[in-house]
Amino acid sequence: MAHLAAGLARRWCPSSLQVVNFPVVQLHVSLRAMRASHTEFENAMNQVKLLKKDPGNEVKLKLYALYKQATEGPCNMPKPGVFDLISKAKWDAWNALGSLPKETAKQSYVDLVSSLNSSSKSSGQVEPRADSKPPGYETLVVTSEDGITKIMLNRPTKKNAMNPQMYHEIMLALEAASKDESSITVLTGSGDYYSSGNDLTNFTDIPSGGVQEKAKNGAILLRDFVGCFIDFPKPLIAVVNGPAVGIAVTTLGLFDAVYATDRATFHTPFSHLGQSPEGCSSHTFPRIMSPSKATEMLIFGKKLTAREACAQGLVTEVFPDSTFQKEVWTRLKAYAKLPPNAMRISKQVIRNKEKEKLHAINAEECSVLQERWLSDECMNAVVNFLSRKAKL
Ligand SMILES: CCCC/C=C/CC(=O)SCCNC(=O)CCNC(=O)[C@H](O)C(C)(C)COP(=O)(O)OP(=O)(O)OC[C@H]1O[C@@H](n2cnc3c(N)ncnc32)[C@H](O)[C@@H]1OP(=O)(O)O
Repeated sequence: MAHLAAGLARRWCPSSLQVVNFPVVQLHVSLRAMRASHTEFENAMNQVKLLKKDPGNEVKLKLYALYKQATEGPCNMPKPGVFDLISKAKWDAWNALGSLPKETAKQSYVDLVSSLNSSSKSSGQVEPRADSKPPGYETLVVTSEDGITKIMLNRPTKKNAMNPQMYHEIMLALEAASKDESSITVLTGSGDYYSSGNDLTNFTDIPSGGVQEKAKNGAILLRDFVGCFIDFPKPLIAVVNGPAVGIAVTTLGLFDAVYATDRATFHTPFSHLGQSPEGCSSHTFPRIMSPSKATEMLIFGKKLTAREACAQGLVTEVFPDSTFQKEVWTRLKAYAKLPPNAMRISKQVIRNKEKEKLHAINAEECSVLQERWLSDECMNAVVNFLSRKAKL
């Protein structure tokens, strides 16, 4: 392993940032948006070179892989021979990122470097041990045991509202889960909520490009995020431990099973918020529950109880809250013992025929939402929410 470390030390950090010639773009604002993330990425590259101590092989491989994914996209190198350990380790790390979008890889690279920097600052300049585990997620708790990878949303004080970091981390966690040893993947929440959906403070930090750039970046993020659920290859189960709002509800239509406590409720107040359906719900909800039931949820914002959501087909089964966790995890552990390839291939047979259509629907929903986010109806709704406590 020592020569692997030496080899990585020599070659893990790309010697220079490849000059990426952005195509001439018509929209000035989108060029600035790309430069903004490009600048952050460049800064992160420089920060890595300034790290006082080697962050450890696993972190270096992660940085290498994210750098390659961000600059070149999915792994395009031929697989090295088994005896070329260094190249093979790097190839494996890059290849493990699969089809992770360049923008997501770029953001994840920036987040990882900033966490390396903050961990060295917050620990009073105590550098991470050479063999320390790579930094985990900040908004999730991800565990893997009994053949199940569990991704738990972990912002309970904010009802597990999804901020940009959580969106990125969920995408990273799903990408990792799609390639790990587990046979099924579970998404659930910590605390009393599954998730209250999009973090409405996301609308407050306006970049230099203004609200148009904000809306454009949000649409890109949403499209990548929902795309990860469309493409996820293993059985994906939602364990809805409490109320769910907005995108936390609509993406349930892309899961393979949804188990809910009888405390859970399902609310998509899109019209109230001046917004419109996402998560492919404009297609999946009419198909799952009938057009009129979908209208009641997506247009009129009717909140469903768990039993109503089950009756309408959005939830697979409802359990008494007192026995929910025990019953659901007993069942999931039994499912996880089934032959993983058969489960994965069966999911493909069931889901593949709709994939392209779902990606097209996702793109259309994101394009409509990008405009909705610029509307007075949306701005007013967000301001009302954020100022509601001031009125109390
Ligand atoms: C880029 C991708 C965009 C994808 C777009 C998706 C569309 C959607 O997801 S639309 C749905 C957006 N979500 C909401 O509208 C829910 C807003 N939250 C609420 O209505 C309430 O918080 C609640 C009904 C979920 C809970 O009410 P409760 O009185 O029990 O608790 P609170 O005191 O309100 O909440 C505790 C704490 O958490 C903060 N918080 C909760 N949800 C959100 C949220 N979605 N965004 C931001 N902050 C949220 C709340 O402000 C409180 O914070 P403080 O303790 O600091 O006041």
